[in-house]
Amino acid sequence: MSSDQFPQDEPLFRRLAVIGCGNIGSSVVRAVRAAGNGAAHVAVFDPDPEVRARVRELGIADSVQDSLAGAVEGADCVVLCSPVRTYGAITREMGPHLAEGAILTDVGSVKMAVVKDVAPEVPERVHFVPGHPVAGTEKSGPDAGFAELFHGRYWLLTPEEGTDAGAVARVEALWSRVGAIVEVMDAAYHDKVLALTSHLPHLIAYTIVGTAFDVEEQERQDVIRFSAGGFRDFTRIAGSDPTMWRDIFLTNKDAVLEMLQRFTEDLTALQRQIRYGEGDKLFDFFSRTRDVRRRVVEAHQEGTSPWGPDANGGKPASEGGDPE
Ligand SMILES: NC(=O)c1ccc[n+]([C@@H]2O[C@H](COP(=O)([O-])OP(=O)(O)OC[C@H]3O[C@@H](n4cnc5c(N)ncnc54)[C@H](O)[C@@H]3O)[C@@H](O)[C@H]2O)c1
Ligand SMILES: O=C(O)C(=O)C[C@]1(C(=O)O)C=C[C@@H](O)C=C1
Repeated sequence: MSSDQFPQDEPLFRRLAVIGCGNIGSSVVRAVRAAGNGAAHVAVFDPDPEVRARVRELGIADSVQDSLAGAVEGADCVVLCSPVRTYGAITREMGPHLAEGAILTDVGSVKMAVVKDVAPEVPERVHFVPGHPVAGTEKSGPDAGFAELFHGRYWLLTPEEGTDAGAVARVEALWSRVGAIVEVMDAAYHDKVLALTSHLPHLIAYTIVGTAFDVEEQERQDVIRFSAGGFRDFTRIAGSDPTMWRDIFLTNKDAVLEMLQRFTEDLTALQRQIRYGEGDKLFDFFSRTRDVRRRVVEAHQEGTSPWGPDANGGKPASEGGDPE
């Protein structure tokens, strides 16, 4: 948990550069500016000219730069907010332009692969503090972001051993100023937990919606027409950004495949119970999952997790996580 020991009436950074200004990048920009004491100047770069034009139109940043170098020049903090497989190349390109003592952080949903790609590209004079806000939506682009996205949500940091403690403290302070609950953890552990709580559920949603899409034309139309709550909820998740999720599955491959193996075994067990009419076993299993649901809902109300470290992303009821 973060303890922000920096003066509250001063911005933590002189210039914060946000690289990639879609859903999460624009939420970071909005949240830092709304906080007032995060950064004196928030500069944005996105390689997509339409995104840059839209960010200018929205007026959410202090400046929108037409080049990566222009955005990071003079920045004392840089936040990578693009799809995770772009981070290595971005860091290589901007490396020579980064200031002495600058802090580089990111919002990527996977941490081991990001560390592997980025760390070798980070100049000696720069501190790298990998991070991940466990908050988001299925939407993309600068219009999708909002300043309150991180309120009460976990922001996980996974610095390597030996990372400058002052740099980690500054990143912790920044994200607590936008309302997040900051925790430091091991990158491999992060990837394992998130594989189960975020990546596997997305894969299952993609599969269910994909299966429905592959049925006969008439049935497909009826699936959409009569889509009941369960299916509709899955379509929200399966409507998530294809680039972002392709990158997550390709970069968190080992942890996702491990969790998928466990899931497949559990699914096969359920399949057998249905086939052989083992109602008691089905009932016991569903009772246990119902109990997990109850504990997750309680955890939201109390701000704690049923499993210790927040296993459900701390999603508040108000943000569509839990209808109760
Ligand atoms: N959406 C979520 O729920 C969520 C939550 C937490 C973390 N994340 C992470 O945040 C990152 C961004 O996700 P998003 O939902 O904002 O996606 P998004 O598609 O809304 O935005 C991504 C932006 O990155 C830009 N971009 C692409 N290639 C780039 C490059 N080489 N250099 C700079 N910018 C580039 C795109 O033009 C786009 O504007 C991903 O790494 C994702 O894993 C997403
Ligand atoms: O709520 C959603 O739509 C999300 O998918 C957000 C979600 C998640 O799985 O909880 C997705 C990916 C992130 O890395 C963090 C948060």
